[in-house]
Amino acid sequence: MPMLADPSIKYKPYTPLDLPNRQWPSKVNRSPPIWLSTDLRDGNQALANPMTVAQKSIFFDTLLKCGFKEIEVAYPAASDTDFNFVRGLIEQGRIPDDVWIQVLTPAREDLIKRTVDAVAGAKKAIIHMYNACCPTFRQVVFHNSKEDTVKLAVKHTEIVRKLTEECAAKYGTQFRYQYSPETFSQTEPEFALEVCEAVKKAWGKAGLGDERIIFNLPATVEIGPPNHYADLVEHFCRHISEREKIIISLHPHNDRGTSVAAAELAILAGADRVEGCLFGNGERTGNVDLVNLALNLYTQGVHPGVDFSDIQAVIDVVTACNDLPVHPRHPYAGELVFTAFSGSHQDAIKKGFEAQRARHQQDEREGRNKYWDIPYLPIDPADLGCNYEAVIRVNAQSGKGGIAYLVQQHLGLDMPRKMQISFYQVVQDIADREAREMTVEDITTAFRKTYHFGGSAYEGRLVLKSYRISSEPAPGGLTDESVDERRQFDGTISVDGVLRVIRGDGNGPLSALLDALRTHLDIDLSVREYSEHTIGTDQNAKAASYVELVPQGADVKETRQSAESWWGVGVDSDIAGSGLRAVLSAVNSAIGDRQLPELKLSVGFNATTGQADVATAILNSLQLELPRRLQASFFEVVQRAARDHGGEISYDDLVRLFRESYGYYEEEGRFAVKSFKLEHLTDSGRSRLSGNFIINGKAVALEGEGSGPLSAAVEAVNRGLDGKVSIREYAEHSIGEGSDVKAASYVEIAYEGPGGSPKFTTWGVAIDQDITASGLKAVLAATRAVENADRAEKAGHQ
Ligand SMILES: CC(=O)SCCNC(=O)CCNC(=O)[C@H](O)C(C)(C)COP(=O)(O)OP(=O)(O)OC[C@H]1O[C@@H](n2cnc3c(N)ncnc32)[C@H](O)[C@@H]1OP(=O)(O)O
Ligand SMILES: CC(C)C(=O)C(=O)O
Repeated sequence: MPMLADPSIKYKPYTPLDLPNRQWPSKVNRSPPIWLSTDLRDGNQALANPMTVAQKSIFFDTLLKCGFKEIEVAYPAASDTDFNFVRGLIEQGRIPDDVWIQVLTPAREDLIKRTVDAVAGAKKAIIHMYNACCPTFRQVVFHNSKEDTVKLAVKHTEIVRKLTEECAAKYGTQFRYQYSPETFSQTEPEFALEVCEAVKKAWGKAGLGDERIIFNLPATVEIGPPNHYADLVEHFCRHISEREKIIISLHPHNDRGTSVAAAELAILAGADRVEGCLFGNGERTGNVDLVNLALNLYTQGVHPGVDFSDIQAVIDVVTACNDLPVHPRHPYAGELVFTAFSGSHQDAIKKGFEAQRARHQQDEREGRNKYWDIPYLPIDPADLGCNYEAVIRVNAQSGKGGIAYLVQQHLGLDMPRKMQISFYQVVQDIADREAREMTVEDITTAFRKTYHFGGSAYEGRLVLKSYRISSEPAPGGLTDESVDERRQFDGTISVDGVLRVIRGDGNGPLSALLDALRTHLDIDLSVREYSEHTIGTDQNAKAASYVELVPQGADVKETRQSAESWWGVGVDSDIAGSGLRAVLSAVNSAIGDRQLPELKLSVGFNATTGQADVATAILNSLQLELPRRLQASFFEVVQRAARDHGGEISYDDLVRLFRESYGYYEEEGRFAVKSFKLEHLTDSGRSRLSGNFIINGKAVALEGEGSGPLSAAVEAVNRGLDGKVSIREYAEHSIGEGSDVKAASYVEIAYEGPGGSPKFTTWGVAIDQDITASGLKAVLAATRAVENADRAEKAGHQ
């Protein structure tokens, strides 16, 4: 059947009330009403499978936990389940002293009796009686005149009075009486007043405070707009006699979907109390939603007197007991209500959080309230025990702001705007391709993969293993200190799994690295944009750097604007380290799977990059990361050897040459520490070293003093020499990981003969599990050339 072209032939509109000078429209509510939860009665009676006693019990405890002080627990005459549930609460002492339980009964003597019996012995009970008063019910259901309707209410009020007085006398129960002119909002306003006046008179003992009679004015069926309900309530409040002896209660249903508005307006109209259900369960479209009403008040800065700070726990109980879901869009409680999928919402929320953080810091300093003001979020999800995880969710409708927000929340990285745009494209492509929501996991994984960020699983082809940044004055020497220094990058990177020693110069660490990549790997890029921020505070703070690289040739302005670019990110405890990592992150994207120049061992006289290639060969064969000056020194040795062999030297010969040149033998043999003792001399603060060593295959006992173990070893060596050795440079690093870790030490010593013969320097290299032993061994290895020189010098003098 089609909808009617003219529905007025079928449906009658509500009859507006002529209420001159109505007051409620200009009122503002700043205090919570009395709340009554009718979940266990009106909510329960609307369920296909009413709750079991066990479910009602859990629900009851949840209501107590939320802070409800008035709870309609049952329609005891309806079933043994309901009756027994009430008895159980009372007999097991489960009702706190400050809580009123309420029970509903129709205006029938036998059922009233059963109802009063149900609450006998409770501390505090409200007997709630109802009969419908509107014309349709009078005519159709009860076949009653107005007079009969009043009589029915009066007669049964008297019965309630008699039975409750007997019960109070016998069991000490404190009773209150609530009367509902059911279908109030469809009842003639004057007649509703007439029935209630008659009921009040029949009850005969309405007083102040706890003696007040409760007139509950239900919109049993919501038949008009909320302003109409407010008019009816204001009319009732204005005209009922002895207003101070009455609690006016609301009981809105939600047939038109405006029960919350109706309750809010009717509170402005003078009501004191609201009956409803959590999340709006109840007959048909439900009772008014108490959570919604309470949190509406909360967001106006008024504490509602009930607590939903763990709203999920409440949802869990309510959905389990009602066997009904809470709609994902349900105000405050739905799974999606703190979630923005759309780009412009996400952007505004992200900006809102950033601005609020700054505003709150200022408020804190200036002692002001830290007001919540976030676009699209009327309440702080945290106040309901929710986190911000769901605030932004990403699909094909999302924008860069939301994606950047999630990266910021989950990885602590605050991408620069242009990088956000770039990463947005990555996520958008996946979302479009897969036509589904992108989870936080999807996004963070895409981020890690795109930028080779966050651990070995995401490493790119180039990985920074170690580096050193040093500075030296610029050639030509500008005088201004801030500009006259160049930076050198010396580092080890893994290239497709092979370690390479690379080095480069630039006016900063990043350009020095880029220079090294250009020289050694033909990667020719330059920085277009760079930014950084800290992550965390105090000693745990880290630096995050973001870099945009463009092809080196693209340095004319227009070309640079349009050139293809690659973004990278790096995090490190050191700001230079984070920048270098960011460069490599971007470089990894830039090179894709392009072939990189392989390591060539070319050590001829004219090789421009030979020094690093030689160092790379030693690194890959011996795991030794030679200090830069040792690289230079060894390169000279290699060049001499290569010249003697027709300009070429094999890989194996190179390694052999290294061992012989620096006394480096992993196995015990030519240089060894057999035993040593290191004493700290408390008087002088110096160290004394004594021990048995093997130098160049000979057992030697040495003893000496110095500021530390190495200088003590040098002093010990000097005791046997006419000349003098001194340490010029020392470096060390670890090799391996965990319990297999070893120390590698590099010592450069200078020797000066007794007769002022030219000084020469020489290196020693050693490894050991013990860092001190490795340093000592390196000193001994370095002195191997000294003994002969000293002897020759001595002979020359004699
Ligand atoms: C708007 C509301 O939510 S009101 C509360 C509604 N909740 C419930 O009905 C749940 C519990 N109800 C029940 O278990 C049963 O209906 C009972 C036990 C109360 C009564 O059961 P029954 O005696 O079988 O009657 P039934 O369920 O058919 O109820 C209709 C009868 O009650 C009468 N009636 C309806 N409301 C009232 C009332 N408030 N006061 C007195 N009689 C009433 C009807 O006129 C009808 O009477 P009739 O049989 O003489 O025509
Ligand atoms: C008993 C009354 C208050 C009722 O539940 C209603 O009118 O909806």
